[in-house]
Amino acid sequence: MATLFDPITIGDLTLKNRIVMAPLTRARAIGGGRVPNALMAEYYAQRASAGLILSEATAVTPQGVGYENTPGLWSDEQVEGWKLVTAAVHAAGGRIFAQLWHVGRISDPSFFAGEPPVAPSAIAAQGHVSLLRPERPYPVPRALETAELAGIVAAYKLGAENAKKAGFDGVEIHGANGYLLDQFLQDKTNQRSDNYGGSIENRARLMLEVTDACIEVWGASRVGMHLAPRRDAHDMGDSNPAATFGYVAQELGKRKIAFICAREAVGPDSLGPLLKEAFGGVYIANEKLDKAGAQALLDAGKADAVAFGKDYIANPDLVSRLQKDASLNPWQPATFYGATAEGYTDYPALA
Ligand SMILES: C=C(C(=O)O)c1ccccc1
Repeated sequence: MATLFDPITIGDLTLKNRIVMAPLTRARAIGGGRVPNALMAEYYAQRASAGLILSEATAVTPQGVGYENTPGLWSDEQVEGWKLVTAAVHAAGGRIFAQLWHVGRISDPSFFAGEPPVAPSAIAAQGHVSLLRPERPYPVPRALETAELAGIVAAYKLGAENAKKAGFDGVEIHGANGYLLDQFLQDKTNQRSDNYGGSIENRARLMLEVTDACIEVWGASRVGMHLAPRRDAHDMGDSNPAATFGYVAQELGKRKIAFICAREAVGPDSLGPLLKEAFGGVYIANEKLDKAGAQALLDAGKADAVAFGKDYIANPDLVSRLQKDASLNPWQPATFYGATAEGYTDYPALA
């Protein structure tokens, strides 16, 4: 039975262990232009002992931005910034995929000169844009025209091409957590009447067109997908999640992409096993797990690798600590999102 510390082949890559650094928004691409910097390179390199790093969510177009100081991957300057990160991670022996992102309706007109954000339908999310102060409710988004969707796919393709130029080892498509592709997928947020709305096949169309575009750039073995079948973020919902997410997993399995990563592996009504079986490929569980819980998922065949989030924020040497059953640094929420090294690159490694 594989342990967390055993290698695993994902696509055409053999990863040194099954411990993945989950995508973690940290809002340190400061200074305007959403360009990664040397501090970010240091942060990621500190965590290069992970079998695979999934980068923080990174917008593929200015239209896909929803938070201050989160990075982009649409400009040459951003590519140059990400080269610092990938070079540092590779020099430290790590592997890193870029998570390609478009927030859709989870944004604010202040990012678009007063214009509303875009979405599949003009349905506002309940709640407010996190990290923006003063807090203000999500606006009613503008429903994208059918003719605009090819441009969305092209933006993801450019992001995938720029990720390759920047030295990443692959891309993960952010299809989760109530962002644009998830908004198209689930019927609470997608009430379109064109061939991107209505049936499950139609609602999954944009996600799969983006997947195909990324496969054109990278080959299927370097493309992953992040999914959120639990529907617990940003006011999401679907009338038949098992059918909806089962269809997506099956289609991704037909494409033989490298992995699916999802927060859906534990709990009595978890869709994780259904997803994993329908997909047939490597399934990375992204849960609030400790070492025992993560190993138990591997032992039960419910996951092939496990992604750690907040524990990776606070423990750059998480792999070593888990291996030694050493204590973990507690995380400091007050510095999760900020501009400085405090709570970012200053968490101590084991002596
Ligand atoms: C990209 C995010 C996600 O996937 O939830 C995110 C964005 C802002 C804060 C926390 C998380």
